[in-house]
Amino acid sequence: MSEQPSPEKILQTGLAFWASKTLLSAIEIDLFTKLADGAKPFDVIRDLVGLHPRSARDFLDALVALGFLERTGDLYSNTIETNLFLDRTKPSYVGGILEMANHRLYPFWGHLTDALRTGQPQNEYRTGDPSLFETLYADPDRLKEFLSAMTGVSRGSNVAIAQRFPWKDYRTFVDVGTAQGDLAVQIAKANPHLQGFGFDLPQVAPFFEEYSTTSGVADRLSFVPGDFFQHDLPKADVVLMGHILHDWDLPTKKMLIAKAFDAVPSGGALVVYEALIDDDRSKNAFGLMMSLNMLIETPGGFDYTGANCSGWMKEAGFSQIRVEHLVGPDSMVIGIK
Ligand SMILES: C[S@@+](CC[C@H](N)C(=O)[O-])C[C@H]1O[C@@H](n2cnc3c(N)ncnc32)[C@H](O)[C@@H]1O
Repeated sequence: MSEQPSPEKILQTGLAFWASKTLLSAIEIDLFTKLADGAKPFDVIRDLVGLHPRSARDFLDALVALGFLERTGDLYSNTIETNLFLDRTKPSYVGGILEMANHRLYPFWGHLTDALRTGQPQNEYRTGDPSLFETLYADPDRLKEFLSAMTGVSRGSNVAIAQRFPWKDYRTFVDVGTAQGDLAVQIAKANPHLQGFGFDLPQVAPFFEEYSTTSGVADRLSFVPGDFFQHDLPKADVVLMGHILHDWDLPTKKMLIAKAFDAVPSGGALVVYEALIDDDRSKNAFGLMMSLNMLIETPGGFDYTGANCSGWMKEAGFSQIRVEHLVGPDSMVIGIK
């Protein structure tokens, strides 16, 4: 007997923003950080994070029901996951991307329908600001939030690339658009024979340097300031681009791949990674919605399939091109010169 159709999935997805915003607000008021030193009674938490009596019980119990807090009697505590990943004092904190989601993406996505109709970004562009990166880079607090958000979202794939790429065949690498430098740090930690460069806009330098120093690999990593629209990429055996190509239109994507080709020696490699869309464009919902996020955040950016990227890399001269899954929605495309 076939199952009766149910509206459950439709309703759950349609109202998924309730759960999303409940979690984002808990991060915004630092709830998980304040509970990191142990369980606390309801009254203490209410005062600690400044909740109105009308909201407090429903908010905390909603977080219990969603699986982000535990409650025993009147005591609330973090779960193992929220204690590890949402206490901002721990190096394992991944909330940077969620802080950015709360401040930027949540309000911007409210204008998705406008973006779908007009093809126009819905971030600061709406008020006439020239570019995502210029806006971020004008404000050190926003820049820091953005750079650490990138670390949070990229960490799993960075570790996978550090472990799985055949690094023993190479001696140097450059991570283009390195942000805080987590990919470079993970590669350097897992491969003590390598020297690496992080290439990014000059304003990123202090954040990269602080991060590589606290990670204990600063002796093998250096920051190269530059603008990939104006400058060649630093020469290295392997060029990496994580979440770079999806920010830009097709001519820029191809220009960056061509610059990577010029930067590596014969036998050198380009590694591109993102939430690559599956070739059938029907399974990787995260990758497809990431592309909608690029519609909202950039004038020409879009995500793409492994087959798309392989084609552009072949056109630039790379061969032995292969696509490998990393973690979650992410995959990498590797090409050899
Ligand atoms: C989406 S982030 C990706 C960060 C990191 N690769 C990751 O995957 O987590 C894009 C990066 O490209 C850098 N970027 C943007 N425009 C650039 C330019 N013209 N030249 C060099 N880097 C640039 C930004 O500063 C930012 O660090």
